[in-house]
Amino acid sequence: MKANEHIVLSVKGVNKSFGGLKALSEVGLEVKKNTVYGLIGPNGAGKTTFFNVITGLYEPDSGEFILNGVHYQPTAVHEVAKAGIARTFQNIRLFGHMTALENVMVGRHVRTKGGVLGSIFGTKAVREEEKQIRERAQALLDYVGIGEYHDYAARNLAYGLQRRLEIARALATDPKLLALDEPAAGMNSTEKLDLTKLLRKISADGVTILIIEHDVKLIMELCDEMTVLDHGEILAQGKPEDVRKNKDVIEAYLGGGH
Ligand SMILES: Nc1ncnc2c1ncn2[C@@H]1O[C@H](COP(=O)(O)OP(=O)(O)OP(=O)(O)O)[C@@H](O)[C@H]1O
Repeated sequence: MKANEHIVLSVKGVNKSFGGLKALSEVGLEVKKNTVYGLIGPNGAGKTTFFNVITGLYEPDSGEFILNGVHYQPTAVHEVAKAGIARTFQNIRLFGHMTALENVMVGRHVRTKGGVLGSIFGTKAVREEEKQIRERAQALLDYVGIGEYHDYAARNLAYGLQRRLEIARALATDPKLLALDEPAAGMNSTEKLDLTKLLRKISADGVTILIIEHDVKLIMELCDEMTVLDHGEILAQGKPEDVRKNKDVIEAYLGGGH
């Protein structure tokens, strides 16, 4: 195996039921380093449930989870963040009244050492750490292309910029894997194209991406590999050019005419 085919995330045999409803049935996937991996499927297919399971929001009935070769138990959101997965949500979850810069600084605190006493007494070490966090947050805003808006309240940013801010905040935790739940929702085609470029840059720079998206065209163009879910089961898996030709996907999901 080539070095760049190193597996960042390996998930096997995930089952999750809600009462009598089987939301995920034996779902698994492998995401290679420096790639973008897509997860698509019709409404209710189980995409968000899968994200919620791998990021510690929902407890699975079964499943095996390996991040960078190390088993992890997705039992709590902060543990998953520490293990190295950051995520964004379908509905934007920024601190609306805080500035763009402050939103990213909050994301960064998952990696800091200062501690509560340090914050209270404002020790020199803590002040130095705050300065570094601020500089790093600004660098991340610049990286996602919204550096000039650092002092805007998050809620006053245009929608597409808020999506970028969410990504900057997630990157602040130095994740190995960035999990994005419909980051292009509500974007126009120019914004989608810009987002695609940003996501390619992020993955090339070493943060592997797993993305849920409804826009099939965007996923087909952006992703190196993908999984199609339907009714909680894997309908197809592989490279977009192969998935595109898959008979089950064409019939059950994309529609015969496409
Ligand atoms: N907390 C929950 N309690 C009960 N049922 C749930 C819960 N979360 C999800 N479900 C159900 O599990 C199934 C999969 O839902 P999920 O939200 O994962 O689908 P999805 O593919 O993300 O859909 P969408 O594209 O609409 O976001 C659906 O039938 C949904 O109603």
